[in-house]
Amino acid sequence: MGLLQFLKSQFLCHLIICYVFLVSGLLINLIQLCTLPLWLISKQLARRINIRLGYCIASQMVAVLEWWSGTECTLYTDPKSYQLYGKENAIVVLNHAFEIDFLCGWTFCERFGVLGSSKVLAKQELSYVPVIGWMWYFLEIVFCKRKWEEDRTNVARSLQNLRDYPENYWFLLHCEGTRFTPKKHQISMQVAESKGLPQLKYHLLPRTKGFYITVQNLRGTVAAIYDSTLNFRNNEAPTLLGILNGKKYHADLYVRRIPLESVPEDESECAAWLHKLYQEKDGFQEQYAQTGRFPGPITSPPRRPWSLINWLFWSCVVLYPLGLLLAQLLSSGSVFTIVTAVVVCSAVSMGMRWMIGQTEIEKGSNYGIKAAPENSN
Ligand SMILES: CC/C=C\C/C=C\C/C=C\C/C=C\C/C=C\C/C=C/CCC(=O)SCCNC(=O)CCNC(=O)[C@H](O)C(C)(C)COP(=O)(O)OP(=O)(O)OC[C@H]1O[C@@H](n2cnc3c(N)ncnc32)[C@H](O)[C@@H]1OP(=O)(O)O
Ligand SMILES: CCCCCCCCCCCCCCCCCC(=O)OC[C@@H](O)COP(=O)(O)O
Repeated sequence: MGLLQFLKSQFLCHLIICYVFLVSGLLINLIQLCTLPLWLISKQLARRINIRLGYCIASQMVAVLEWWSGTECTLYTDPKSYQLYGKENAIVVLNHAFEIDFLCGWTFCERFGVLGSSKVLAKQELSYVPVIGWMWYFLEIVFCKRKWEEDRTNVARSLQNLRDYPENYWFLLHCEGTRFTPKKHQISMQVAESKGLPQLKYHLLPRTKGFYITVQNLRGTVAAIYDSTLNFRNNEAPTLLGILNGKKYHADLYVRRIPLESVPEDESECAAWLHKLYQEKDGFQEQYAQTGRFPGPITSPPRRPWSLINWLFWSCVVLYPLGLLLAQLLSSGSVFTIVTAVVVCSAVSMGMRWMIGQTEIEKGSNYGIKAAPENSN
């Protein structure tokens, strides 16, 4: 093990990375809060400022993936579509089987210049997570309770708000609605059977209502669907803790650009279209399992230095006062202050561990485990 790899595995380094993320993130959340009055005066300016503030937070996690762990991300896509990425609004449909799939998504957003403005249909519980969840309020992320009776109006309203968004964005939809587990897969395939739909091997049965409502409300402002299928080399199941420990993974993402006009406007036709899309995605995963690659040419965008520069900037901002404080503490020699500092450090690391836990599949929700309804076809 080299010195660098040894350093990457050290708890102290993880503590520093987490400290920078947490303290700078809370500081940025506070600045976001201060932009509230601006929304009344100039909504578009407030949005543009929040896009940049959001970038300052999200790109720290991207920096850890790209520069600390050195994870590589390869893009399979046709060169004609590649020219349009980042230059138009798009709905991204992505499989949901990995703990860091959101982070790989963010990496591609960063490389195509839409990281600050990227959007997602996220479960409500994530809005309570400090830093990321709080940042999302100001970025107009669409939250759902995964209860259609409540979501149908709230989600539609939030989507309508995005129609005059001032910068290009990608709107991420995990149509499976929850992360893949063998149990959830088994139950969702019972639902598929009861609906007369073909079995999927690598995906849960997609939920069609969120997709339909998104397409319906963003039609005219979004140019295309980016059908995205993600997998990792060597059958790896990457984790955020692995990334923090400096473990290098290799992600492969296959993206097909589908013009939005080709998605049917009628609800049941749209649902059938989505089911067919997932059957195709399943085929791509099967090809990946057999051959270790997706179809089509590879045109990988290089990582950019901005995420690293942003991380270095915020490190200077928050580590300098910490250094001064620690020096003062040690020179004071007061047992009480030193014990208080240790307690605060422990609380911070426990808080960070809880946040990381939000990404762990084994701590995931029970959504999708309920038995299939009798009359579901
Ligand atoms: C060039 C590069 C390209 C791409 C780069 C990639 C990505 C980058 C892009 C953007 C990045 C942006 C941000 C990333 C950052 C962070 C990401 C964070 C992730 C958060 C993600 C989540 O939180 S996922 C969970 C929330 N989201 C969703 O659930 C969306 C999908 N769900 C829906 O659409 C649902 O319909 C709903 C939520 C709107 C409503 O759900 P509800 O359950 O109330 O109702 P449904 O109608 O869906 O359910 C009933 C129907 O489902 C059938 N059923 C019942 N049981 C099951 C079962 N177990 N499995 C499947 N189906 C089931 C039932 O029969 C009903 O069927 P109907 O026919 O009547 O519809
Ligand atoms: C700079 C780097 C610092 C490293 C440490 C930072 C830790 C911060 C962690 C913040 C985590 C924020 C949450 C990100 C989004 C997680 C996305 C996700 O995957 O959600 C799951 C849902 O889709 C479905 O939930 P389930 O029904 O499967 O349950």
